[in-house]
Amino acid sequence: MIRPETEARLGEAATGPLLAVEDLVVEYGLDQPVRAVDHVSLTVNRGEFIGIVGESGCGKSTLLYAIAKLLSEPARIVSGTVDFNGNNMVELTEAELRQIRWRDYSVVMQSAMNALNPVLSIGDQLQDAMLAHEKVSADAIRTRSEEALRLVGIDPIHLKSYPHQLSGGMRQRAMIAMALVFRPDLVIMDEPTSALDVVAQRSLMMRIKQLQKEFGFAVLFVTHDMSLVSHFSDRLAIMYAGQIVELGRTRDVFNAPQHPYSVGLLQAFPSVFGERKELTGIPGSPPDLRHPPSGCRFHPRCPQRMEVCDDVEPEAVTVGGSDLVRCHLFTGAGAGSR
Ligand SMILES: Nc1ncnc2c1ncn2[C@@H]1O[C@H](COP(=O)(O)OP(=O)(O)OP(=O)(O)O)[C@@H](O)[C@H]1O
Repeated sequence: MIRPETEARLGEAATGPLLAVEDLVVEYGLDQPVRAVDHVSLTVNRGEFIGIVGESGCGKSTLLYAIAKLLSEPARIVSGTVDFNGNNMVELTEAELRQIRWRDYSVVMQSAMNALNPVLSIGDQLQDAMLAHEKVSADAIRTRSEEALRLVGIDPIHLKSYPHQLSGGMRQRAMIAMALVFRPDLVIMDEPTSALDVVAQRSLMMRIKQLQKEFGFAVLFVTHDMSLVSHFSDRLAIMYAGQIVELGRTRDVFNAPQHPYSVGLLQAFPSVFGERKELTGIPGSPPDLRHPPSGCRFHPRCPQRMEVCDDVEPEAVTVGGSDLVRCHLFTGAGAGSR
């Protein structure tokens, strides 16, 4: 059942997206910089679940951490805006970010073991998170901490436990409890279930989805698991070499991928919706982002390469049901050049 305050929040959707990333560029280093995020634009609506997939090193995590403003040296945001709830995150100071991080948006990382403090009990960590934002009585802290653990299926007895005393699945759940304690509008998740076995992974994803429906928060979710995104995400962004090459409704992208890279990526996984077919990979490997190829980043590996692809970078265009596709097959620039 959706709570009234959630309904009210969802009702605001008409006023615009919750998160709007515009032309974001992120680089690592100054000499021969690695451009890990290259002119990425993306919107996330309230209550929406967006999956981000792509081969290792294509910039998925960098994009998430840039949005969350958690990048550290040598990474830097070179240009672009990240509008979240009316704030341009790129320009907020650390003190301003501390005000909204955890309360309005939160981040769940791949390994809770790295994110949780090993020398504090789960209860103490929840307490610290709450006290950082609000003056809360000891009783309220206890009640809210117990509720937070129950929400993610952990017995509140574990408020006394230290991270090493919990299983991997429980630690990830504890991380999610912490991420949800203030009922944020956006939860950013970087492969939160990848360290878990398949059964624990499914059960945690089901729980995240239930909580998302109940509280109405939006999710930005990076994963390598196509099966997970196919079941849980509303829209899917496919990244290649620092760029989003295709973005659309998950079902549309799975049923009719437009970009040749999306086609190759989906053919590398067993079909989730369609009939059984032989799996093929994508020949070659992703480019070195210090020296990306000219023109379309994917042209050296593309089975549908045209002359124009070697030199001219494709603009993002809307095709059919997709929100955007970055490929000359659809820009019109390649007409007659094959
Ligand atoms: N600290 C760093 N210094 C220099 N380059 C980096 C650094 N961290 C990441 N990169 C580069 O940035 C690019 C994007 O990395 P990122 O971790 O965002 O990719 P990813 O798609 O999340 O990969 P994975 O799926 O393996 O986690 C890669 O080419 C990587 O080599």
